[in-house]
Amino acid sequence: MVFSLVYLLTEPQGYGVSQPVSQVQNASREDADGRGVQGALERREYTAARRLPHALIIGVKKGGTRALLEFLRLHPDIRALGSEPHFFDRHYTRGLDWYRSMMPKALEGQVVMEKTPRYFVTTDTPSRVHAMSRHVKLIVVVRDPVTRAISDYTQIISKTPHIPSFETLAFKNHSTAEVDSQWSPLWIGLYALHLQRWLDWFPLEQIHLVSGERLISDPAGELAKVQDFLGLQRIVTDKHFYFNKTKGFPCLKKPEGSSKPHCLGKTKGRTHARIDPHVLKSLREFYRPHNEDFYKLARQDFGWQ
Ligand SMILES: Nc1ncnc2c1ncn2[C@@H]1O[C@H](COP(=O)(O)OS(=O)(=O)O)[C@@H](OP(=O)(O)O)[C@H]1O
Repeated sequence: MVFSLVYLLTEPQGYGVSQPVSQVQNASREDADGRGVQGALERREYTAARRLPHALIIGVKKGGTRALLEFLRLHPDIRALGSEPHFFDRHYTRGLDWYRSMMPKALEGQVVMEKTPRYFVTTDTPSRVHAMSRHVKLIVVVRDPVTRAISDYTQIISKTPHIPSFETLAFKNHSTAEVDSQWSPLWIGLYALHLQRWLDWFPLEQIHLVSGERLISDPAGELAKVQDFLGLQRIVTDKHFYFNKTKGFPCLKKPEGSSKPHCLGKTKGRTHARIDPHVLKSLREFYRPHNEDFYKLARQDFGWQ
């Protein structure tokens, strides 16, 4: 819908581009109503073009990144790529023109986004993202690393059913309960380690951390903070969500381009593998100091026990 309109735009602002579409739409309406906006605005015609992203959801895997992206897509000032392009971690040699060609078309003033959760944990990604733009806004959805690891394992086992048990993979030595922190589902949860690599390139103010737990218990509250961080009007609000008891998660009343309610697919919100309480206790002890380091770096406490 937005692409067919001629917008009345002011001088560039925000992302070094133009006025957000939502504000411009309001301005156009006021103008049509004859309330004198026209004199204050410069008339220009803009066409949609593919642009490099202004914001990235960089992680974490199984944190709730798909839910966040789908919720943000309701915003008229956001244009988001549906799939994960894996540009900075896998396809970097294809170059920025290839990356740009993957993006949805956007008007000036719209925020272009993509999500690839692996970016958060891949060593070369922060410097590569910085080389693309040192102003890019970064979003990380974090979730209790123990629950995240079980979610990760549940996904792995759904694709490769005959792998060893969670317990076997999580410990180097069962009798001493020595944790194998190199095992990917556990290593991804060492958030302080990964965040520090991003902080070597970007200030904390440019990295917004979303609580994966609150994204489920209060999606509108988390979305309000993300919209503020992106410099957008709070358009996605509690009016957009309902709690689906069968799914056990918040779902959208009316997703983009549809009038029917919509929940995320069955790969989101899987029943987790059952893990022995002693194993959970060992893992919580293992993560405690790492979580404390992460809270210090992030300057906020996520309350994981
Ligand atoms: N609204 C809503 N609906 C469904 N699922 C939700 C929602 N909000 C957050 N989540 C949680 O998202 C978890 C999957 O995270 P990701 O989307 O980041 O996974 S992935 O890395 O892209 O595979 C997924 O993890 P599991 O529950 O372990 O499947 C969910 O807990």
